[in-house]
Amino acid sequence: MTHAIHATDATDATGAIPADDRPAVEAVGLGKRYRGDLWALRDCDFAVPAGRICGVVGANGAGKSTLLTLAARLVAPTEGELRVFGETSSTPESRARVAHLTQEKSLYPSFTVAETLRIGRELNPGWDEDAAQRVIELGELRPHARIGSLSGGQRTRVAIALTLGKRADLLLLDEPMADLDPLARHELMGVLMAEAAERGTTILVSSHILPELDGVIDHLLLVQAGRIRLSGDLDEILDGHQLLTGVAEGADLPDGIAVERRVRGRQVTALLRTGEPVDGPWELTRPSLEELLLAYLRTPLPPHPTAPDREAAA
Ligand SMILES: Nc1ncnc2c1ncn2[C@@H]1O[C@H](COP(=O)(O)OP(=O)(O)OP(=O)(O)O)[C@@H](O)[C@H]1O
Repeated sequence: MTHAIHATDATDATGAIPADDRPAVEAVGLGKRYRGDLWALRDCDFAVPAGRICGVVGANGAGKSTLLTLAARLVAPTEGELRVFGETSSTPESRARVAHLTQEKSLYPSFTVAETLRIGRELNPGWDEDAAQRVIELGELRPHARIGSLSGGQRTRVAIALTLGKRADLLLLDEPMADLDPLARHELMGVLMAEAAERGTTILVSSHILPELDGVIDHLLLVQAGRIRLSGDLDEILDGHQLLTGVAEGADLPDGIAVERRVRGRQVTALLRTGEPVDGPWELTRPSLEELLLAYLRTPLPPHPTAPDREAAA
């Protein structure tokens, strides 16, 4: 039941995509296999337009970190391409346009906060001290505190300050908010949204905290079992679904368009993959982002075939 909604790209009169309108990130037949037979990603096609805040959502092991790592050029695709601002490989110039915040948030424990920012300043020609300092000051971190003495959430804040200070055009944020308290998450989500709005920065942010993405992201990639199950403009995806509720008995549910259906007593709830009117005694509403994602996450795709099975089947 693979279903993908793809973003459309702007083209000029000749059909060519002008350089400035190229997607920030575009996957074409993308696949990544680690050692052995495990395909972490396979057959992925999607485009994220520049300037979007794109939520990368999926269960543990779905392939989200792999996707961000490929975009950061830390690993190479096994098959297909992942274009970043139209480039298929990395150069010093293209690397300067991308900042990657990993789940490990690698920082030197013996350095102080101030020393860590100084390294950021020295390594990045376009360094924005104000942006980095703002994040540090909002968390009331002492400049002379050693990284090793900070809490997990405070270290995350330093890593986010480094990421924003780089003034990159593409931010790849892997679970950036996981160990932050609710106030800090809210504040830092606001900082990221302002960054995207003011500078047109493209942000790919993976998260398991679905309510927090609501109102923040305007583009979605749902990764399931190494495949892209949903991709595109968030409003278009939500408009293309309806949440159905009603009494289970005496009426047939529409066939073939239910992503998921759940019956509790006499009450039925289903997520439908259509924005069109549906006949029957049902109440139909637009799903929230969380309702949409939970329904998809509860109906996982089967694991991706391993390479030998797939080749045998071909
Ligand atoms: N360096 C690696 N070597 C071998 N296998 C790997 C490596 N990194 C990831 N994998 C495997 O690839 C698959 C996808 O992993 P990935 O980390 O991309 O998932 P994820 O969606 O980010 O998961 P999580 O939400 O738990 O962080 C998993 O089965 C994982 O075990």
